[in-house]
Amino acid sequence: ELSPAVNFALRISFYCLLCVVSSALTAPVCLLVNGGRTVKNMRIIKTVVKTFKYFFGLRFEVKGLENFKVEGPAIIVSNHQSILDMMGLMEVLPDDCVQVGKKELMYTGSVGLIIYLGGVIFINRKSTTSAKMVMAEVAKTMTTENVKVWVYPEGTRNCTGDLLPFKKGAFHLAVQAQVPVIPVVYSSFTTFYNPKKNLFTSGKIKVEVLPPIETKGLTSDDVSDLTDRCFRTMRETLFRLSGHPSEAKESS
Ligand SMILES: CCCCCCCC/C=C\CCCCCCCC(=O)SCCNC(=O)CCNC(=O)[C@H](O)C(C)(C)COP(=O)(O)OP(=O)(O)OC[C@H]1O[C@@H](n2cnc3c(N)ncnc32)[C@H](O)[C@@H]1OP(=O)(O)O
Ligand SMILES: CCCCCCCCCCCCCC(=O)OC[C@@H](O)COP(=O)(O)O
Repeated sequence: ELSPAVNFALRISFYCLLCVVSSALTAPVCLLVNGGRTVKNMRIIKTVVKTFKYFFGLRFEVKGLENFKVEGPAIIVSNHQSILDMMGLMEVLPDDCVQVGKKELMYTGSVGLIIYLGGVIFINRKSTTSAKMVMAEVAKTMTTENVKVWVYPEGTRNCTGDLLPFKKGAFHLAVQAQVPVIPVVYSSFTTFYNPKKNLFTSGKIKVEVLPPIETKGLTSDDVSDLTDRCFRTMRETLFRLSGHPSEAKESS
């Protein structure tokens, strides 16, 4: 019998190794098929990553996929719990959707390469000014290139079973481009994954894609309200999906 700490370390190491090896194998395929950095590579990446769940006994129960079917671009916002989220992301990711990620991800070897090839937009979280400039650029190109953008508005991983306060970048982006915000909520991982308790077992993750929130006619003055509204809806959904109905009641 392995100690829980060793067992946890082995499972996480295996996950990272799986990511590194699959990225190294998938990168040449992306280059051969699509020739370079493009969101089209995400279709290939998605196909590979969607097999990972079987190695860890994870199951996804997805609802509301029809809410992704909006004409044209949109901002998708979701909660961010762990590096494991990448599997949940690929499980539901619509076509032609790029993600916003921290620039440090570029320096993770083959994983950085695959993320680059997939068209991920890198931001420097330590510099609000440069991050805002990148996001403003994205607001322009998402309309011309007709892509959706996936942002984790908490801005960092958070495995507490609750949401961190939202950063406003995603909502500024939506208002600037006048495109809808589509919230996606993943149930809490705490019952099967907790690094502090060396817990990483099999488990079920409920995913819900919520109805789009329109931003037509909103201005930068409305960004705070839009952020709050989105936060409250997502928090209620998180508690409901994770089976904490009392907390959901408290926050409403
Ligand atoms: C084949 C096998 C492969 C296996 C391997 C795997 C491959 C997988 C492939 C692909 C998967 C890719 C997965 C990627 C995942 C990445 C996850 C991450 O990295 S998450 C971290 C980074 N993401 C974010 O941080 C986003 C969200 N952040 C923001 O949007 C922030 O708002 C940001 C950075 C722009 C600024 O952050 P602030 O910390 O300064 O905080 P604030 O409160 O939001 O802003 C400060 C002030 O600036 C204004 N502001 C913000 N944005 C503005 C804007 N665009 N225009 C005008 N004002 C703006 C705000 O309103 C606020 O002002 P007032 O307090 O309201 O007065
Ligand atoms: C040197 C090789 C290391 C390779 C490790 C591969 C691990 C797989 C990583 C999958 C990409 C998932 C992206 C992700 O979840 O990034 C974390 C950031 O969102 C938030 O950063 P943070 O919580 O603020 O540190």
